[in-house]
Amino acid sequence: MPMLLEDVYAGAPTVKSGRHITTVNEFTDQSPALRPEVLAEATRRLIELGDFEAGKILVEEDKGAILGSAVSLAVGLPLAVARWYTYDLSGHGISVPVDSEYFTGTLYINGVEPGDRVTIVDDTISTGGTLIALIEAVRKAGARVEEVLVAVEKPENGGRERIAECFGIAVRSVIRIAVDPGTGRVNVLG
Ligand SMILES: O=P(O)(O)OC[C@H]1O[C@H](OP(=O)(O)OP(=O)(O)O)[C@H](O)[C@@H]1O
Ligand SMILES: Nc1ncnc2[nH]cnc12
Repeated sequence: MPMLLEDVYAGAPTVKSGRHITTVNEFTDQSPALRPEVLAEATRRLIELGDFEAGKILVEEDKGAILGSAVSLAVGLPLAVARWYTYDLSGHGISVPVDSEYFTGTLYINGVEPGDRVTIVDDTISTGGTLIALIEAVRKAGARVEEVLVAVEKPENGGRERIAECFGIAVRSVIRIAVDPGTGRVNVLG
């Protein structure tokens, strides 16, 4: 079976924004437009990593929500989305600070209730900042994180280690990549 996700990253251009180099690719940026077979493959491979004994999936907008929607449909679990803005409904929503590779700000989660068991899904883990914020938000909501599943991991930025240290959770990832700061090329790691 062809491994489309690896092909997407191996051929992806990169851009420099400030101190960071990021890939611009079909899977996370829809540039070029995301082929359904790429999303289907990423979804299938991510689902193979998970147990899905939780009752709900939580993602962060907007990149994670595309993958999260496909996973939600495939496994038949409801989808909660953390957003970068609040709905300002009194008594609703949990806010947490987030400090990620590219952004610092506040995330707001909705739709996670006390007692929920949650599978967190994201497209990418780099520093782990986004996932740390999501895990903290789930706990703040009185719910429990059962598993954390990501499609793409940038191991050099230590996200997995931070999450293991802070929460004792082992992140599961489909593929691992490194962006070479010299050439700007993406290496898909073995
Ligand atoms: O491990 P981290 O350092 O937190 O990086 C990973 C996060 O970065 C990307 O989101 P981005 O910041 O591009 O935001 P978006 O999904 O809201 O577009 C990606 O979707 C992850 O959520
Ligand atoms: N799409 C992406 N490519 C490379 N690094 C990232 N870090 C967060 N998102 C990323």
